[in-house]
Amino acid sequence: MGLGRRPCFVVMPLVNLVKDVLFVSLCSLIYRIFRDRRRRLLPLPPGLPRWPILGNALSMPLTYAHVYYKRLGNKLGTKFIYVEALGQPLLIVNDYRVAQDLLEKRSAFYSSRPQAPMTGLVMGVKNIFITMPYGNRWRDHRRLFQQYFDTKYLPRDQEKQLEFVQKSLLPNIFATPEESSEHVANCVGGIILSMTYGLPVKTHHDQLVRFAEKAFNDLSAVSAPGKYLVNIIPQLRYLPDWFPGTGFKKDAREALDTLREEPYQATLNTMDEGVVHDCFVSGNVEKFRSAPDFEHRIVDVKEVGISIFAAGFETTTGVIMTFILAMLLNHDVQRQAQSEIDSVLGPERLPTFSDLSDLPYLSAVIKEVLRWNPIAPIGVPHLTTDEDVYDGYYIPKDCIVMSNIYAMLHDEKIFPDPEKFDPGRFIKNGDMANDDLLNPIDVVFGFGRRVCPGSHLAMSMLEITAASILCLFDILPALDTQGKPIDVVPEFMPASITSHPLPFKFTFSPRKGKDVEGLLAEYMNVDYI
Ligand code: HEM
Repeated sequence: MGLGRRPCFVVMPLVNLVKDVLFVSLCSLIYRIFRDRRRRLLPLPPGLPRWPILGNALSMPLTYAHVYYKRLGNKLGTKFIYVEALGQPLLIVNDYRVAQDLLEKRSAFYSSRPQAPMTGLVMGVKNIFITMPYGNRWRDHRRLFQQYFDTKYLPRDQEKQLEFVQKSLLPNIFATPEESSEHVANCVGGIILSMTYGLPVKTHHDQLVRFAEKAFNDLSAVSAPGKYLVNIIPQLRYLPDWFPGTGFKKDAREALDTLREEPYQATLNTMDEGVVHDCFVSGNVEKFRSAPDFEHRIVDVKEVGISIFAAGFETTTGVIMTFILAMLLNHDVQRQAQSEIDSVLGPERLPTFSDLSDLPYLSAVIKEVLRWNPIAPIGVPHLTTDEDVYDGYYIPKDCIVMSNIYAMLHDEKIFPDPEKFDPGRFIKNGDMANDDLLNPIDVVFGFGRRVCPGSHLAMSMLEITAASILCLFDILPALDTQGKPIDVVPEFMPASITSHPLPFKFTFSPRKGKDVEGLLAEYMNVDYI
């Protein structure tokens, strides 16, 4: 009897298992049929007609893409536009609410990054976390950054920022105003390298700042689609370095390797000598010193180290140069900001961070600078890791999503006469804060899980730099050979991820009625910070 029943015990679970498998397979098949039907039935978001294979490749702009897509969105009457280039889908989001809906509320699958062949695959820049695909590696890097630069440590970093502005930027502008763009770069680059590596930075023409600046300028250049054939034919990356015409791989990698290794080693050396200042690298070396996976952790520390310069330098210098340009073109605004600064500080001292909350007009000026020429006008591209449906439209997996920050901040319905520089739009009925208006600070730093983690550092650098410059100097037109002021027409970089002002003529002049030399006396002649 017992023996007779035995096969039943064996067979029944098997039958149940087969039934379960069949049921799951059937469900999955039905799901796929419906999903594929949905895909076929739902339209792609609005866009221009596409050619077979090429898609919209021929009509995609290589310059001022943000302006083109803003106009196209207006023409098509849509807040988001779909284009395709050689099979690669792209979604351009022109509206703040849509960006929030997709990149923030659905951030679980809108948070990866596309990989540019030259920078990502050939040069290994996929290890710079601003360009990394979404995943554990990116998460580790971002955590490392956020733990050291948490907003609760901002006063530590502000101390460094103030030191660089007072000992490097202001005395340099006073001494050689004609080199002011370089002084801005040395100050911002110096702050970032000092926060990261804690090494002494020269107050004037620091070599490491210049090297890093050049390396990352080259990097931006090699990412441009037309610069290297490998960006159009990715297979070229497999050609060995000795193959004629592929020397670019070696040059590009070497600059990056130097930047990853040398300042890191220099910091270790100073730590051994016991003289290192608190910085990202020393803080993390101390933290992981006795960790069993020390070597692995240190690779991440080095890579995050260069990511900080890559992400923070060009953006912050670009906004400061935009501020200078805006002040040059809008003398009344400059005067009003200066008189606010004078009324709070009096003639006898320089601004500090505790003054900033008493300078609401200056705060409106900075918001307008960020709005007028957003430094990353079409954001940093995100990539979808799953398909989606939004507002009745189908959005494919592996679709590049660009947030058109420029279109959001130049929307005529929110910011009338958007090309006009007018800090007054952030002031309501004499009250300095107009909270009803979209705040550019909520837009220019991007969205969702990839939102800029250095925004608090950037804002404090911008505010203290702007207040300090206006406290001591007038920003004036340069004069031509006949002594006439040179007119400046604002122009911005046409084909780059950042929208720097193109070089323009201007000069700084010490303000009348202020003892500028006396105010700077204690900060002059400092060689290193
Ligand atoms: C005014 C100056 C700055 C602007 C306008 C700016 C803007 C941005 C934007 C738009 C993104 C991409 C966000 C997205 O994908 O949606 C970004 C990413 C990033 N920013 Fe900034 N940024 C500035 C300064 C800085 C500074 C000073 C640092 C560091 C000290 C920094 C570190 C980063 C990093 C590490 C990322 C990559 C985040 C990720 O991919 O997870 N940024 N920034």
